[in-house]
Amino acid sequence: MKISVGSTNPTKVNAVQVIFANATVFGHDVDSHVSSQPFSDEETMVGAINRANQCANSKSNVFGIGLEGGVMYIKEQLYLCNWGALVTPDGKTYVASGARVLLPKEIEEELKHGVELGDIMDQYAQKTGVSKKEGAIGIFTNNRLSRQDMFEQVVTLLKGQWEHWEK
Ligand SMILES: O=P(O)(O)OP(=O)(O)OP(=O)(O)OC[C@H]1O[C@@H](n2cnc3c(O)ncnc32)[C@H](O)[C@@H]1O
Ligand SMILES: [Mg+2]
Repeated sequence: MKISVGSTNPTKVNAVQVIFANATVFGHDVDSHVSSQPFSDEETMVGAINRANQCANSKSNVFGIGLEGGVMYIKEQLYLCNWGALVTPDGKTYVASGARVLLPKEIEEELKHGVELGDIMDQYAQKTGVSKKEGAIGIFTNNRLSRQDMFEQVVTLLKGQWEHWEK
């Protein structure tokens, strides 16, 4: 089984490799065709599907997986959200979302001014490369769930649905 992941972010590529341990997994950057900082569940989900489709179409007999991070409102509160999509070589699509955590108001304000969450988190945590390491979810959960752990859960949901319907 060959899987193309639509990103070179190690938290995403490693999550797929952990869950599909026997597969050949490779990551390459593709365009999500949504904002670099998605601002709703729908936009984040569409970004994941767009990435997965391009990966599945890039070569024959390859599965595509897209993982996308974003933020979304419930009432007046902003949450971190993540979506994943798996597209099979014959074009079937499975989607799943990840765990959410509330983002503080100060982060919401900066996001509204157009700064990407990855950059805000580095500043907030006084670290570099948070989005490629523990992620916002790690910072706001006292490192009990890292960004890779969260993506592993999303990929597990994708794999399980694919197994349920096709195996
Ligand atoms: O190279 P790609 O795959 O695009 O990886 P990315 O880190 O940019 O991740 P996304 O595009 O999926 O996420 C959209 C934006 O939200 C940021 N982001 C999402 N989840 C995050 C998290 O848990 N921690 C830090 N930044 C996060 C990310 O850095 C981007 O600015
Ligand atoms: Mg990005």
